[in-house]
Amino acid sequence: MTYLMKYPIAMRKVQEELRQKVKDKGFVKEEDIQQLPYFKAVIKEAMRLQPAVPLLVPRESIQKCSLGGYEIPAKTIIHWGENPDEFKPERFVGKSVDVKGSNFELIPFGAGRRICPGIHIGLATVEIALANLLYAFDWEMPAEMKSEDLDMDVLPGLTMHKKNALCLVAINRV
Ligand code: HEM
Repeated sequence: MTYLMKYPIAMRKVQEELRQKVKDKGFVKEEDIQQLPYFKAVIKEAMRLQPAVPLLVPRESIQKCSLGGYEIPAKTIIHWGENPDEFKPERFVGKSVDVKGSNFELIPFGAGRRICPGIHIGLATVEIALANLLYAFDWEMPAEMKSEDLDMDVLPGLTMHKKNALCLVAINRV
């Protein structure tokens, strides 16, 4: 949600897609989510930039090395992709990359025999909650808040938490 507030074009696109597909049904259901390629891409892009479990991705280089002609210092966190720090869901649209452990560039649930066993319930919960918030409400920052006040700071821990809560004004649309 924080990224969508920071990138209003992505917010507009994802809400348009949701409202066009779900129409006036009043609630986004799990089966609707499969018909929402841009929304799916938003989830992947958020998981690429801010994985919920910090130890796996992003990775940190353990020693100085050279990669594709670039010198990478030790202890550098690496985000991949074109304009890697930018929130750009389009990078996943029309691509077969998913989060289920077979595409190693995106493994927010891990991969292999220790892959998260809660992957399906975890993903469905995040998707249903976010989809309904975006479908049913428009979101604005409180009057005194500016775009540059939005921050991505996280608190370290077993899972990542936002350091500063995101407080927004919800405007009902259904
Ligand atoms: C969006 C939500 C979630 C994310 C991003 C997530 C992510 C992860 C990651 C990255 C791992 C480490 C995998 C590895 O070591 O390769 C993991 C492990 C695990 N997760 Fe999740 N998880 C989520 C939700 C859940 C839920 C809802 C449950 C339980 C209902 C769950 C249960 C577990 C368990 C038991 C492990 C340890 C598996 C093992 O070490 O064999 N997770 N999760």
